[in-house]
Amino acid sequence: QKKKNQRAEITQEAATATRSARDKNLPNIVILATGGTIAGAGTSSVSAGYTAGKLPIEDLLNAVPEAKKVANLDGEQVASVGSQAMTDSVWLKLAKRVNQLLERSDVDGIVITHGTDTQGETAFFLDLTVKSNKPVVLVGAMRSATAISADGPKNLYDAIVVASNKSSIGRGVLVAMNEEIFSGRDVTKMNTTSTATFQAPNTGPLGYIYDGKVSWYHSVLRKHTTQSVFDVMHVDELPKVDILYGYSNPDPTLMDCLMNNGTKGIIIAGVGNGNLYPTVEKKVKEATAKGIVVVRASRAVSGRVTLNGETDDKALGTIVSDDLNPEKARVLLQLALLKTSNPAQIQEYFFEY
Ligand SMILES: NC(=O)C[C@H](N)C(=O)O
Repeated sequence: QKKKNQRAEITQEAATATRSARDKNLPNIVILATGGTIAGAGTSSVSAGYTAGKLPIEDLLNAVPEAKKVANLDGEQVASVGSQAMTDSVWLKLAKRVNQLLERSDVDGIVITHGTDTQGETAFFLDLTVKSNKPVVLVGAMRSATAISADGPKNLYDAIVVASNKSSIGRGVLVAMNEEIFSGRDVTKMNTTSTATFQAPNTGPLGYIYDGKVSWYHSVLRKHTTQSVFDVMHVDELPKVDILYGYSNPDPTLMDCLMNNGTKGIIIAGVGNGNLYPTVEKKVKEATAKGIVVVRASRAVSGRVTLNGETDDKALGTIVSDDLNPEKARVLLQLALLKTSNPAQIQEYFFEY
């Protein structure tokens, strides 16, 4: 029955899809649209106010007629949300659809239009769950489609260039924006409003897009896509993992709230090298004793969280996120918990992925 439903969903998507004329010399790229500011519309081209996820995929593609010279384009609307409203269920739907499409010999790559607020998390989720070497490129915009100097059309064109380029094969899931290409693992939103919002604080961009050409400078060494053990093709729900922010003089009872509400894993966005306030530390020990997996990450925007620095992980039963920020660590822990709740095994994942 589940399989049947999945198939029905896909036929429905195909019915709403757009399709450009075929040129057999061009690669075939499918655009999956999820909403975001790139599909945002406002009442004025000069005021800041707009609603994300308003315009359908057809409108986004119509704004870049040049893209049809780069690739044969098909479009599907997977969701229409601001990415602040992104859900596990859209992540799962995306991962399944991407995997189904990339299995086909007539699909060469995928571009996903997505809001920027949580794009880094979706990109990492797909980096760990897509089972193909073919390029998957996420893209967004910081100015709505109706704004003066909207950045969406240029970003979308560039993302299609990256997805169409054979040199993008095998690099994991990518984010292309503002003429830069990032690994989905490392990219994060660093500025609330700037068009140069995406950065990878620990690694920098992998490459650049300029004048319709792609140039690479770095490659990704951590496991992803075809080397990943995480498979969500038959998963309908992800384990509940929450993040607790660290600051001076926090209220430790926030930990009780998480422990009493079915949370299977907790990411602590600790201070410095993932350090914990003493009363929170006590609660963390209680949580790990109950079998909740607790990962120490950091609210600092760059660097690694290391085992047994100032914090005694052995005594607390905690593990560390390595150089993943709290929201990326949450993605990996959700996937890890599908396989095991053994902290030692999960720690290995955090050193591998
Ligand atoms: N620039 C953006 O896309 C922000 C928007 N709130 C979103 O994430 O959907």
